[in-house]
Amino acid sequence: MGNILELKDISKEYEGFKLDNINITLPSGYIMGFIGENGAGKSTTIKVILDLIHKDSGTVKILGKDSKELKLVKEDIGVVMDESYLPETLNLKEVNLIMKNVYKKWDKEVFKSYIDRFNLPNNKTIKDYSRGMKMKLAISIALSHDPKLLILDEATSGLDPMVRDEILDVFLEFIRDEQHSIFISSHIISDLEKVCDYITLIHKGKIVFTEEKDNLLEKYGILKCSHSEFEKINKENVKGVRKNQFGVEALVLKRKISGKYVIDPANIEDIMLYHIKERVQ
Ligand SMILES: Nc1ncnc2c1ncn2[C@@H]1O[C@H](COP(=O)(O)OP(=O)(O)OP(=O)(O)O)[C@@H](O)[C@H]1O
Repeated sequence: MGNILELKDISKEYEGFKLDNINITLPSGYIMGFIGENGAGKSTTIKVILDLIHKDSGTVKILGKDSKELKLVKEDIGVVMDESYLPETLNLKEVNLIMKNVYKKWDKEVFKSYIDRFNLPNNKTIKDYSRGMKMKLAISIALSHDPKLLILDEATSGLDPMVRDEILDVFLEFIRDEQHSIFISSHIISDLEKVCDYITLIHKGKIVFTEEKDNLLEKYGILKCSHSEFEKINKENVKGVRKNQFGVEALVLKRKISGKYVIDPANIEDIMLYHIKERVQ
């Protein structure tokens, strides 16, 4: 099994912000969630991957090809960004005609099947679509030219839970044959927790962790104890702390904590928040 996406030592500097030595590897057949606070560097990383902005250093490989050869794999990448890039005056028939000329492997039957599945109206132009419909259209287009890798930047934000669930199902079907992969950034961490195999956290332009989701869930827990009990804990096993007048809650490496402590399961959102909080302190 090869890697579909490899980022090695990527750096990119803007005034007041640096994407700092980013290393990410996504094997074929998996979904990676890319998480981090506003301004952490998610979109900048995605733009570097897609060669939409110039990087200062490092290499990006998609299906084994670097940015100089990106043209060779362009057809193999489906992209969905937050903003729609389609002219608003188009209807679905016109979208199909345009995409037929853009992508060699454009499959109008597959496109039609997604349009039907998502109930997108044929008789309206895109400007009369709701936000959810526009996003479903963008995803339908991205999936209708037989891509190997789907890259989504905040593609499900602003959509209701039913629509998001429908889209998550489509993602899971897409990767089922183990030949397809997805790299997705989102602030809706619970969605990512449902479908992702790997989670990468970026904070202030640096990767905090890039790891299998199940490892993260297995490794961390939330310890709840009194201030005096907390004093006895080895702080090497503590990744973030919240203290108040009643006691302490901390993200801990749960297997390393011995003694009679209450340790609740941590979800990916907890793990992200505690990691970032510790770095802010
Ligand atoms: N063209 C640009 N020129 C200067 N600074 C930029 C440019 N594009 C992005 N930045 C800066 O880079 C930083 C990272 O922005 P980026 O859009 O990558 O964050 P993000 O993690 O995608 O955030 P969000 O979750 O809010 O979308 C921010 O400080 C932003 O102001």
